[in-house]
Amino acid sequence: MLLHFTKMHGLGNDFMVVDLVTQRARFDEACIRQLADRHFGIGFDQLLVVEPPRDPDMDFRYRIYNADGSEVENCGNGARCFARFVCDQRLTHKREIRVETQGGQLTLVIEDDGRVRVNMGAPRFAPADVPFDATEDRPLHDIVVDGETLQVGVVSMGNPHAVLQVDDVDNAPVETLGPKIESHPCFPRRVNAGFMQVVSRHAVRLRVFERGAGETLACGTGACAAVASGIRRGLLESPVDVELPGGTLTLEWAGDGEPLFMTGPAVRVFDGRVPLG
Ligand SMILES: N[C@H](CCC[C@H](N)C(=O)O)C(=O)O
Repeated sequence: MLLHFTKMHGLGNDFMVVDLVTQRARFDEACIRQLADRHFGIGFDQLLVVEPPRDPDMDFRYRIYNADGSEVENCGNGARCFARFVCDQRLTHKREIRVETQGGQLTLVIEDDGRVRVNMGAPRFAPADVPFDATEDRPLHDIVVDGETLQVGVVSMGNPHAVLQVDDVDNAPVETLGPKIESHPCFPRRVNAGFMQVVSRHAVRLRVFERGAGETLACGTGACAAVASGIRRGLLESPVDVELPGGTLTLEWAGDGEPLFMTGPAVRVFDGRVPLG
């Protein structure tokens, strides 16, 4: 069968988006890895699969798979691209869209300027919610990597994040330290590793070595985790501009227990068809 798909990106974090409302297909881990391959496949950081909702109060369900084939709970840049996709495909006429993901429920608003504003829900810090092997919630936790003790902010945006503050993201050891944090034994489901440089109380620079995808040009949930950790540590004040290699997101958070809002672009690159099965 030929599967129709759309290639999209959010600040260079790129996606293959598939509508399984009007199509039928099944993806196993090996198939996703092959499709994700940037030489032998289509190439993407994540696969986004749009399905009818299971909860009647939701408009859609969307499932997220990393390039390594692992299914994950949330994807901030993907949520914006999902909203643009269902609107462009005429799967909905709404401009406020409620969607269920493995990590919870999101509300997305397509703004007049084409950007998408996402209610990402409330960041969570309890180790059990991340999950992270620790007994209590702290602004910073120690983890030991190659004999060196690192202090990281640990945050769940539905998916797990470790945020390491650095002096200069351009010189941060993302390629070498990123994978070691990603697979650190303290994170039983692995973790996304963020490297955050504080520029001012309302601006940070960020690079993210993503769980299951490696370093990406942008990570929406990573930006949320970095800002939540920074505000909690008294380093930042809402709103915060997060400059990622692929561009800038604006985030707003009123503090513990409150939802975090992310606003940014979503871009269609091309439509395609791929033989499957
Ligand atoms: N790699 C992430 C999923 C994609 C998140 C990222 N692309 C975003 O925009 O939030 C994880 O394994 O939790």
